[in-house]
Amino acid sequence: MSDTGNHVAAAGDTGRATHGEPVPGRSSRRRLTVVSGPSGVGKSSVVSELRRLDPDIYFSVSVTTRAPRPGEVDGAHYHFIDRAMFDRMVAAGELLEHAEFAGNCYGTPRGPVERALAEGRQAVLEIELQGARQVRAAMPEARLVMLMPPSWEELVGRLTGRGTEEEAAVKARLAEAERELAAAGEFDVRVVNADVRTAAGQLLDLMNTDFESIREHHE
Ligand SMILES: Nc1ncnc2c1ncn2[C@@H]1O[C@H](COP(=O)(O)OP(=O)(O)OP(=O)(O)O)[C@@H](O)[C@H]1O
Ligand SMILES: Nc1nc2c(ncn2[C@@H]2O[C@H](COP(=O)(O)O)[C@@H](O)[C@H]2O)c(=O)[nH]1
Repeated sequence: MSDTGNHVAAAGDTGRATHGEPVPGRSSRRRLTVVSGPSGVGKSSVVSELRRLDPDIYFSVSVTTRAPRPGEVDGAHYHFIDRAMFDRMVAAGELLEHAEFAGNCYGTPRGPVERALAEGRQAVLEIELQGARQVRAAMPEARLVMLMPPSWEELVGRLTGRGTEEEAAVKARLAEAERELAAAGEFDVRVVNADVRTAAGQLLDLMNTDFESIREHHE
């Protein structure tokens, strides 16, 4: 797997682990945003618009055991790896979080995210619910955003309309979607994706807001 991260420029709140890697401190972890939400809600679409709006943000590239879809590029959309490699990365502590979702494994490579945060950049993870919960436990300062569909019918329409999964996989993803939507209250903020550009703009505004004040406001 290639390393997609940039190299280290130590920040004031950065500690150092035993292997010389930077460890993000509390204030840099506030620059970490998790974008979650049910499969098909439009996370990739919104995140890609966010990338256009602010090219300085670091967008994590996950590892996955899922087969590439037509048009997906290794190292850009995902690092496509086999199960043995995935298990090795988990065992070596190389993943910030990881989960099995609808029959495939996914995880966030730790190093590139930690380096981006240490460099003072905002970082975004586009991940499912179990991973979001792991990030919350490991980095409580991170902001957790759930992207919501305008309605259940619209979600089903988007997922089936995308045409990337067989019927059984769509069913499995919709079963996960019910669980994910039931957990919406665990997130700091919920953003409805009725329109990609509007949702991306709202996400960017949230990322540029002092999040502690939002959290207090919502508690
Ligand atoms: N606001 C929107 N209005 C209409 N269609 C949308 C909107 N946002 C995304 N879509 C469409 O919905 C489908 C699913 O979007 P996308 O692949 O971005 O979802 P996702 O949440 O990243 O899915 P997954 O978690 O399965 O990877 C795509 O065909 C996309 O073009
Ligand atoms: N916990 C994690 N979830 C991830 C990661 N990368 C992607 N995902 C989520 O998995 C599902 C399915 O993705 P798909 O590309 O197969 O449609 C979706 O919710 C993604 O956001 C990750 O590193 N960790």
